[in-house]
Amino acid sequence: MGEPWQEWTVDDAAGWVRAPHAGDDKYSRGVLGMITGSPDYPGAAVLGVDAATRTGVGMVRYIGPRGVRAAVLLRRPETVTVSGRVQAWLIGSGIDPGRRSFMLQGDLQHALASRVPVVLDAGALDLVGTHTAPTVITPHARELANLLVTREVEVTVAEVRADPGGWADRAARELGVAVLLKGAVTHIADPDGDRYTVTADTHWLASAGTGDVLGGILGALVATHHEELALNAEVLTRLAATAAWIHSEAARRASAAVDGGPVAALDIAEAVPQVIGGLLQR
Ligand SMILES: NC(=O)C1=CN([C@@H]2O[C@H](COP(=O)(O)OP(=O)(O)OC[C@H]3O[C@@H](n4cnc5c(N)ncnc54)[C@H](O)[C@@H]3O)[C@@H](O)[C@H]2O)[C@@H](O)CC1
Ligand SMILES: Nc1ncnc2c1ncn2[C@@H]1O[C@H](COP(=O)(O)OP(=O)(O)O)[C@@H](O)[C@H]1O
Repeated sequence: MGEPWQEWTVDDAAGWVRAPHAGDDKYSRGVLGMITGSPDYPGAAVLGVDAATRTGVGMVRYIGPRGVRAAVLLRRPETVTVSGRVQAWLIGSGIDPGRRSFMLQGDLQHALASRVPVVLDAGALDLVGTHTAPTVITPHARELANLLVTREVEVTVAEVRADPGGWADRAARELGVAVLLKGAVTHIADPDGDRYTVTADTHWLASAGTGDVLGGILGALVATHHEELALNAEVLTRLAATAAWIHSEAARRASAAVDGGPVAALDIAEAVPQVIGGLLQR
């Protein structure tokens, strides 16, 4: 039996954000490599890069098709678009798993061979188990059901929705990775039985692209904690819970700023620095 589900709190999250110190440089703070977006979904790359940058990473290296690179650079000119050393990868948001180009497949192989921690989202979820690096996957209910079916676990989307905690837990054990199952309540589980929930403060979050923003926040947290992760891969679960908490709080603040009105994915990314600032002050 695993631990009972624990709701991740502001105090929990505060322990997992770090400010740079005098001895830091952009490399020591963490470099996040991102293989996201595609000609069909360039926005997913823009949203993820924007969110990662605003979470406070040393550098984002974006690897992707020329047109998507241009869109990313228009929004975030500080992004580096040449290959090089990275300390964590975020892979898959805005990628269609059925339409991976030869070049993309090469980039994926290179990334997964590097053994640094990996966040697998959306169109890269099928790659779970093809590498040995510490991994967290970030599916929604349909993606988790699909993934489990390909691993010969019979389950429907309705069943995952009816028992998200049970299925997040089962998936973590079956797949041997940390699982962040998205929803109004996000469930985070790992194979060792750690289990956390983050209950969203606003349901305006249920809109296109907010998951891509979450991926960017999580990727940045993983990159900035690369040293701790090298010593203890279990930290990944707590970083995932922290990312979900920051995401929920950023959405709450963005909505509060418009009197409880709607928020779009980019509004959430824009609210992230204030959330991080608040956590650092605790
Ligand atoms: N601006 C952009 O470029 C955006 C790109 N996106 C990317 O678009 C790709 C496809 O993502 P989608 O998940 O929308 O599409 P999918 O093709 O995975 O899912 C579409 C189907 O899944 C169902 N579904 C979607 N979310 C579900 C949930 N939470 N629970 C149960 N069923 C659900 C829908 O009813 C629909 O029938 C991903 O790579 C994603 O990263 C999206 O994030 C939207 C924004
Ligand atoms: N009803 C809801 N209330 C609050 N948050 C939700 C709700 N539905 C989804 N979310 C959150 O919104 C985000 C949606 O992500 P995802 O399904 O990947 O969408 P997309 O692919 O469009 O980015 C997740 O963080 C999820 O936890």
